[in-house]
Amino acid sequence: MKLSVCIDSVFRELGLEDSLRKVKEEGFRAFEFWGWEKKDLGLMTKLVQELDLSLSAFCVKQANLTEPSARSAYLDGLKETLEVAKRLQCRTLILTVGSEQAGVPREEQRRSLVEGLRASLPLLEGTGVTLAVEPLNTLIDHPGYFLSYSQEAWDILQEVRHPQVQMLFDIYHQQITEGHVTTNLLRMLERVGHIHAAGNPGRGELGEGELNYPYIFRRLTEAGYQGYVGLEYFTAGDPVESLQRMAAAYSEWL
Ligand SMILES: O=C(O)C(=O)CO
Repeated sequence: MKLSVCIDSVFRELGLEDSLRKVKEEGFRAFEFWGWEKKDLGLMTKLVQELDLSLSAFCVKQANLTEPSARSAYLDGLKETLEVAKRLQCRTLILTVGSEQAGVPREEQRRSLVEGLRASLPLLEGTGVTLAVEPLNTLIDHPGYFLSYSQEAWDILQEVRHPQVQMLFDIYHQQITEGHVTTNLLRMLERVGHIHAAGNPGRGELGEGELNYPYIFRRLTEAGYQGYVGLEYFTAGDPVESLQRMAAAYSEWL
């Protein structure tokens, strides 16, 4: 397993260039970010080459897969995002599925989501890019979001059954939603395409709060997880000092 730094959460006040230079200076080899629409992609491409960094993941254009009428907008956004992924040589796209529709049976929304994922397959095939479908917590950060339990995400992925559609297991979100994070994560590992990490409560740096990350990372390593764990946390302090603490505490996984 390898760490990646989410520049949009860790560096809230720093521009793209400074953020990427700090990621490199503090010893990390990979980074990720959220939306691509407002990023300077030319500058990012140049810096990725100059600094020899890997881009581990970024988000598909926001869409609502729970609504059949929104599907073509989702697929158009996916097409555009795949072009960006090719340009930046990124192999994982984070997919948030949208909100629960009031007054529509949950089963219908779930069907729309499964169909939307199936409709993504012709676009994904041959690209080498994996979609990582992300359950989020609805208790604190994302009230009204459709998908929160990892088991439900797993069941949906089992229906889609394609190696390029996987789960993003966010340890912070899943600790809030369901707990048992190590057990669930290891049980679902064969369908986990990306992982996010933050302290809980508070979504601060790793080591703050109740989650024992050295233990979780050791278990992931023993289980042979080869993918990225994105540091997707917020810090009220100096982000560079915070990253230095992360690099020192988890040097084995830089
Ligand atoms: O929006 C969030 O909270 C996320 O975790 C995105 O990856």
